[in-house]
Amino acid sequence: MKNITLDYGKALAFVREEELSQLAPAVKLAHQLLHEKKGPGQEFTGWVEWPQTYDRQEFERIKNAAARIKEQADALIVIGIGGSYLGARAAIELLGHTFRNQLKAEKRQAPEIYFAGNNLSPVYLKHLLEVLEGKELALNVISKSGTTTEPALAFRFFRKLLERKYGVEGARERIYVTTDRNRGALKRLATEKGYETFVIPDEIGGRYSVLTAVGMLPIAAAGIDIEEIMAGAREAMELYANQNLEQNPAYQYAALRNLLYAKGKTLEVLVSYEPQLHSFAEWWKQLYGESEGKDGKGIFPAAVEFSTDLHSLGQYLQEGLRNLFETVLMFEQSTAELFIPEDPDDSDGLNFVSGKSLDFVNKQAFAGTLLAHADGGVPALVVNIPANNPYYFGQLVYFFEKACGISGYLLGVNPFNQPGVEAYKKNMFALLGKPGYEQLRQELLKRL
Ligand SMILES: O=P(O)(O)OC[C@H]1O[C@H](O)[C@H](O)[C@@H](O)[C@@H]1O
Repeated sequence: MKNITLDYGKALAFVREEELSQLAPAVKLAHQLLHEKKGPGQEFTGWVEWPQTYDRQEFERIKNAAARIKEQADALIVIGIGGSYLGARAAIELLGHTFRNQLKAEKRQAPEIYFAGNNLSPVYLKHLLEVLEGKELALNVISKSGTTTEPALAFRFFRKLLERKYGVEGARERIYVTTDRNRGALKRLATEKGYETFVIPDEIGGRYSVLTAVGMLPIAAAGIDIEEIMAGAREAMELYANQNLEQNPAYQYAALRNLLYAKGKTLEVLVSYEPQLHSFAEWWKQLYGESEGKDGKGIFPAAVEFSTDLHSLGQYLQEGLRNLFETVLMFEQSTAELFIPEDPDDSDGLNFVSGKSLDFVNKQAFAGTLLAHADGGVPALVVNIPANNPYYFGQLVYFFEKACGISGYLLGVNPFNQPGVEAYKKNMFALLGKPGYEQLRQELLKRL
């Protein structure tokens, strides 16, 4: 079976092979810190072995719950924010139909899926409630802390809706809770109400949790083969446990981005040529942004979709400030084959590509852009993915997680905490009048 590969040929005008080799000892040290659980944040490194150690019984329960959801519901509402929804959304969008919610139910063979609790917009919630009218519903609420405001608020709305629609008993059968084993308001509520619960392990932080019940339940409910995802992740776990930098593309990626960062490339743009990767990029942004952006350091993770954004941000990428590099996600094979029809009149002047597949044209856009951007002073790392399927999704997730842990250690930060996220929350609570925040409220009101 083929594996994911990393091509950094188009970065070699900016970093030399020797510079990469010189990082090998530092990478080895980072590897040891991570694997021996001796580095900063070591209590949150359970994801490293997870593809092998995950709870098989719970996994079966996830599959059963997913089967029940498919029977119960026309639509599944997935409530969560950050690490508690981005991974599931990434998988469902990448591995499913681009327009899955609009497909006929027989074709989809699984419920429509809607995400909630990832913003505070009343418009979003109102519109979602309108779309759900008349549909049979099930709900998966996901929160590790069990106290995050956005999902907790959304859950209050939807719990009431389900209780109105199905009664308290009926709602209980349609509400699935994924949270901490013991702690948090959500856990308490689930116990009190008797909801079926799934566990987010203590030793796995939100942004590294897609391969736990956090991602697996909604992904399975969407009709995606989660065994295959775990098989891909397991393979990746073996592949990327190799300490040897020359043989480990995940470690090369970690090392190269640190080398580029040291040369002033402080912004990394994740590039894709497949709209299905949109939410994957969102997942990746959280993974790297929260893991590395601290202590006044870190690469800013951004994302673009080509060729769409070549007609907007393309200008900046080609000729703007030279503080960026690109990481391109490329599927070797597209899941759809479409050939460009012949037109005898050639009135649109496109016969030079007739008979060619659209995927071929997309790949020429990729090749052309890669060269143009290299000429424009933008280094590129290319992550080649053999195919778009659950197996390689599992591999890709683990590739980026492993690289992120190593990259954070190379940068000299704790890649497993996110202390900075609390600042806005405190202010918001104070402004909302949450008990315990009275003094801060007074201070803030003076400043507004
Ligand atoms: O799963 P939860 O505890 O609700 O957290 C959801 C998200 O919100 C927080 O503010 C963190 O910054 C994220 O790392 C986390 O993934």
